Amino acid sequence: MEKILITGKKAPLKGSVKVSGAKNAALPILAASLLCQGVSTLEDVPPLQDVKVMLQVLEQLGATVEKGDKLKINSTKIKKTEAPYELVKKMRASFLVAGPLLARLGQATISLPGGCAIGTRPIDLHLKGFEALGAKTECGSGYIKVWADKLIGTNIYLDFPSVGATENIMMAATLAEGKTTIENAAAEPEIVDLANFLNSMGANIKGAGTSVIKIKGVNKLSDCTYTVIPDRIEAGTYMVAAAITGGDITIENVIMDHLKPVVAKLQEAGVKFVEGETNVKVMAPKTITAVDIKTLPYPGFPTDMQPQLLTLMTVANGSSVVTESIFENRFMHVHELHRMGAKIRVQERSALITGVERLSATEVKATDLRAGAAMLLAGLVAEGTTEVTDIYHIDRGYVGIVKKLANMGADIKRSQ
Ligand SMILES: CC(=O)N[C@H]1[C@@H](OP(=O)(O)OP(=O)(O)OC[C@H]2O[C@@H](n3ccc(=O)[nH]c3=O)[C@H](O)[C@@H]2O)O[C@H](CO)[C@@H](O)[C@@H]1O
Ligand SMILES: C=C(OP(=O)(O)O)C(=O)O
Repeated sequence: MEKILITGKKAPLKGSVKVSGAKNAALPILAASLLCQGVSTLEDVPPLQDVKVMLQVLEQLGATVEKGDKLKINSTKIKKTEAPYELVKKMRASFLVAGPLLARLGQATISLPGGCAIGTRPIDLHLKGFEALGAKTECGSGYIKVWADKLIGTNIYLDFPSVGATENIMMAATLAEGKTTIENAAAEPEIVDLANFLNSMGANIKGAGTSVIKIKGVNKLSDCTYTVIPDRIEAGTYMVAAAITGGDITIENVIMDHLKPVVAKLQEAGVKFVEGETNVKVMAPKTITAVDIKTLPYPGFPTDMQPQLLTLMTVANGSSVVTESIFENRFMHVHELHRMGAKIRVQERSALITGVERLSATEVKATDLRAGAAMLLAGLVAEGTTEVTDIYHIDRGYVGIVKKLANMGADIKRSQ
C-alpha cells in the first residue's frame, strides 16, 4: 500500500503554490451537468479521485465525457436512472445525481451512501425537499427510489442548512413547474458556484449565498461553458502548512472572500497576510498563539478546516478548545496526533488542546480526507520521519499535494 513519508523540522516552507479547482464545487456541478440537454464545457475541474468517480457515475447513466484541457459532458441522451452501490460507496457526493435525475427523467434509484468516518450523514433533508416538490420516496434493499410525474415549486424550510440537501433541492427545482423557495439554505461559496453554473445553462436562481434561495422553474437547460472556483479548503490547508513550519509562502488562485473565517482565526494565532488580486502572501509568526475554534455553517468556520487548525494548535503557545458542531465524529485525527505526542483531551464535541514544544514522528493513518491532510501538517513539524498510511483518502481531495509541498521545500515523498 502506498504511503507518504515526511521528515519534519527541516526548513520553513518558502515559495509559492497554486490552488486547484474546488472539489466540493466541481462534484455538484458535474452532477448538475445531467440537467443539460447539450454539452457542459467545464474548466478547472480538479483531477481528483472523487471527480473520477463522479465521471464514472455520469457515464454509467448515459452521459458522454470528453477529457482534455476542458472537460466536456454531453448529457443529451441520458436514459438510465440508477446509481449502483459500487460507485456510490466510493463517494457520498454521488447522491447528488438524485435531484438532477428526478428533474430530468422523473425518477432516480440511488444506493444509500452509508455512514463514514466523520459521522452517519443521513439524507433525510434531501428526501424531505424532494417530497415537498411532489416526489414520492421509497427506501429498501439499500437503495432509495424517488419519482414524480411532475415536480411543482413550493416553499421548503430546511431544519439545518445542509450543503448537499440545498444543492440537491436546488437542482431538482430548476425544472419544476413554478417557483421554489428554499429557506434556511446553506450559503457556502460552493452553493453559489453551483447556482452560477445552473444559471449559465438557463436556470433562474436568485439568492444563492444567502439563507433564502429562490428558483423559478424553466423548461430546459442547455449548452454552457463554466469555470469552477478555486478550492478554499486546499488554500486554507496551505495557509496552515506555512503557519506550522514558520514559513513564508505565496498562494496563487485564491478568492480571499471565501476564506474569511479561516484567515480571521489564523490572524488571531499571529499569522500575517498580504492580499493580492488572486493571490495571498502568508507569513508565519515565530510562535503560534493558541486560539479557540468552533465549526459552523458558512460564513462560520468550516468543518473541513477543523483537523488542520486543530493540528496547528497542538504546537501553539497555550491551550485551546476546538468545538466540532457539524459532524458528530470528526475527531479521528486526535487519536493519531496522540501517537505523535500531542496533548489533547476530547470531551463530547470539544477537543481541549495543550500546545507542546514538539511532535515526534511515527506511523499514522489518514482516517479521512482532512484528517489525512492534518497528518501531513503534523509530519512537517515532527522530529523524524512520519509515515502516513491510507493515503487514498488524501487523494480524494488534494491535487498533487506531495509535489506542491515538496516544491516549497518540504522533505516529503510517496513510497510503496
Ligand atoms: C461533497 C461536499 O460538498 N461535501 C461537503 C458537504 O457535505 P454534506 O453536503 O454531506 O454536508 P451537510 O451540510 O449536508 O451536512 C451537515 C450536517 O447535516 C447533517 N444532515 C445533512 C443532510 C441531511 O439530510 N440530514 C442531516 O442530518 C449531516 O449529518 C451533518 O451533520 O458539506 C459539509 C459541511 O460543510 C462538508 O464538510 C463536506 O466537505
Ligand atoms: C468531508 C468532505 O468531503 P465529502 O463530503 O465528499 O466526504 C471534505 O471535503 O472534507
